[in-house]
Order: sequence, then C-alpha cells, then structure tokens
Amino acid sequence: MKKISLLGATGSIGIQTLEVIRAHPEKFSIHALAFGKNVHKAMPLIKEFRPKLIVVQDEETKELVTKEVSETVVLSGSGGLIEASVADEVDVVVNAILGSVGLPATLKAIEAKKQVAIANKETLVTAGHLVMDAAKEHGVELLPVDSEHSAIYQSLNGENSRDINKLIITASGGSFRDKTREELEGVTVEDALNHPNWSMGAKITVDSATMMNKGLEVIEAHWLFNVPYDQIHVILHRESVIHSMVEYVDSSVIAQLGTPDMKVPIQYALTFPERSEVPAARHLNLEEIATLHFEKMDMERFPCLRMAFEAGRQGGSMPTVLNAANEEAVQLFLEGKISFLDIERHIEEALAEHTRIHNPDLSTILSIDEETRKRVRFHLN
Ligand SMILES: NC(=O)C1=CN([C@@H]2O[C@H](COP(=O)(O)OP(=O)(O)OC[C@H]3O[C@@H](n4cnc5c(N)ncnc54)[C@H](OP(=O)(O)O)[C@@H]3O)[C@@H](O)[C@H]2O)C=CC1
Ligand SMILES: CC(=O)[C@@H](O)[C@H](O)COP(=O)(O)O
Ligand SMILES: [Mn+2]
Repeated sequence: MKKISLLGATGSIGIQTLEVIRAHPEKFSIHALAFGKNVHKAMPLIKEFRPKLIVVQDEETKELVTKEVSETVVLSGSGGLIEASVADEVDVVVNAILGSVGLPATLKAIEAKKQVAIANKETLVTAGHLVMDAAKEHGVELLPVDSEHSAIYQSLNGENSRDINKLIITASGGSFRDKTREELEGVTVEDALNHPNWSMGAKITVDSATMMNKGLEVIEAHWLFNVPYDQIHVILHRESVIHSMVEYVDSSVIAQLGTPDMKVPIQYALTFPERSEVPAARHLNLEEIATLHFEKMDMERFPCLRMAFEAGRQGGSMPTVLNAANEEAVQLFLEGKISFLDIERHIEEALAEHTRIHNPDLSTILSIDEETRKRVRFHLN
C-alpha cells in the first residue's frame, strides 16, 4: 500500500490521480490533499478520501476549510506544501500543482527521499539543475507524469542511454494549429481553451496554443533524461496518438502510443515498474484512426518554441525568466487583460532585458521568478 500526498488535488491532473487511486484501494491511499482556493471542489474530495493533512494556498481558505473539518490538520502556503511532502508516513508525492510555486516542496520531497511523480513541469523548467542535482544526491528517481515524458520513459525502458540518437517529442499543435499568425490577432480566451485532443487545465491549454507547452516540455525532457538540446526534436502530430519517441543510434525508433488519457501516464508513474488496468481507459483502435500525420515544426509560426530552445541552450537563469514571464502573461491573457499575441511579446521582452546568471541557487531563482512576474505586470500599463 503506497501512501500518497497529492499536491494540486482539485486540478485536472489531481482529479484524474484521485480516479486512479479510487480504482485501486488495495494499492494506494491518501495522506495529504493540497489545493489552492477551490474549497467547493475540494470538500467532497476531503470527505471521500479523509486525508490526515489538508494544505491550502492562504489563511483565508484555511479558515474556511477548518470550519468544515475541525478534526483534520489544515496548513497553508509553501510551508504546508513542504509538510505534506516530507511527512514520515508518505511514500509518494504526486506533484500536480500548477506553476513554479511547486519548486520548494519538490526539493524537500527529494531530500526526504520520497518517490516523486511529477506533472508540475514549471518546477523542472525553472530549476531543473537544482531538482536533478538533489535527485542524484539523494538517490531519488523522478517519475514523469507528463504524457510525452512518460512515453519517452517507457520507450527508454531497459535501454542504454548512451545509445540514444534523439528524443522526438510530438505536439498536437493546440487550438490554433491551422491559423496563420495574422489570424491569431483577434483570437479569444474561449477559442484558446478549445484544445483539439486533450481536456486540461486552463494554463496548459493556452500553453499548447502558443506552443510554449512544447517549449517547456523540451526543457523538461533535457533535465529528466539528461539529453542535450541538439538531440531533442519536436514534430507536429495532430492526432496525439504517438505520445513521443526515442530514436537510437542503430536507427530504430521506439514509441509509446495510446488514446489521449492522462490517467494512463499518471497510473504508470504510480505503479511503475508494474502495469494494471486503467479505469475507463479507451483502447486504441488503429483501424478506426487509419492515418497519422506528421509535419515539421515552423519556428517562425511558433516563436515560443524557438524562445524555449534558446533559453534552454543558454541555461543558467534564462529558463527561470522564460517560465515566470510565461506564467504571468498567460494569467493576464486568461484575465482578459492582454491579447493572445501579447503573451509571446512579454516573454521576448523579459528574456531580452535579463542578464543571465550562471548556476543560480534556490533563493536567486525565487527572486528572479518574482522580479520577472512584477516586470510583466509593470509593462502592462
Ligand atoms: N492537465 C493535464 O492534462 C496536464 C497537466 N500537466 C501539468 O500538470 C500541472 C497541473 O496542471 P493542471 O492539472 O492542468 O492544472 P489545473 O489548473 O487544472 O490545477 C492546478 C492545481 O494546482 C492548485 N494550485 C494552484 N496554485 C496553488 C498554490 N499556490 N498552492 C496550492 N495549490 C495550488 C490548484 O488549486 P485550485 O483548484 O484551488 O486553484 C489546482 O488543484 C501543470 O504543471 C501542467 O503543466 C502536464 C501534463 C498534462
Ligand atoms: C496531455 C499532455 O501531456 C499535454 O502536455 C499535452 O501534450 C498537450 O498537448 P500539446 O501541447 O501537444 O498540444
Ligand atoms: Mn505534455
């Protein structure tokens, strides 16, 4: 029986993680549930899974929750996320929180030698070097939840990493894949949230539409699999049937395929190296699909992907700036304060104005993250 602390319980990945846990009561139980402010969504989950610890974003939410469940410990903020991640009883931390706010708890979970199933890609983008150094030092293997990285992890199974020629990450193209740059001028939040293949949280759905999601995934793959950027390729694959591939030196390509269902990589991260049935999974019917398409990525059409490759290659504090500017700009777009194309403009400007710091430590990363967000908000007016 694995005891789990789930960070981001009310989100798209969090809810699907709970579906997996609910389907396998003999394998998993919940120790802690952490979420932001969505008490309405959280209360039925708290009543069903009866966590020993609840963590929320702020004091106001803590008061609301405490009134409802006076017998359960409720904590708030980064300290609370860390408590949930290091508790003695916990075997696995599922980090399904949104944004770089998940970084300190991830580092503490690794230091406490917990298994970490990581969906929270912003943490790996903002401080991949710190996370991977800590994982190496404490002998912890991070289990990827992101579908492409789970596909790569599965395609690497049993292989010698020296034999990798390249990683091939597939991109659906997102909500606007068939629009020209001119046509992007007038798109709305509602249009952006209409992903062709996946049902996900708002921020990652916008990231898919700007192609920043793929950019973040390139940096995530660089850190998780220790592969240089020149050996990471992105290909447009509109069906999202092949979730990613590994090409080996002998020219063999190994891929993982499946219907677009995040419960599959979530469960694989929790049961690895074993597999079992995924609740309500639709199996792939290749005869029905009949044709798969692949197209070359156009870096001019998708400048966010270009910027992510550049920031990743430059390294140091550049990916921290890329991520923080993107998080803030996407939030402003979702709030209706900037246009879709303003997202990439804010990121480009933030990167251009930043002077790269080599090998930043945690406090430097946290302050660059905060300064970059302030800068994006400042340039709004
Ligand atoms: N959705 C998907 O299919 C995929 C997502 N991912 C990655 O997984 C992560 C989560 O994505 P997704 O589930 O879509 O996001 P959602 O927006 O659906 O959920 C985010 C979760 O994080 C919580 N949260 C946000 N801020 C805080 C905070 N400061 N303190 C505590 N909790 C907080 C939210 O709480 P509340 O509800 O209260 O706001 C919510 O539970 C992201 O990094 C994303 O890139 C990766 C692959 C696929
Ligand atoms: C489900 C998942 O892992 C997402 O990151 C997904 O990959 C988004 O799809 P695209 O970014 O390819 O549109
Ligand atoms: Mn993905």
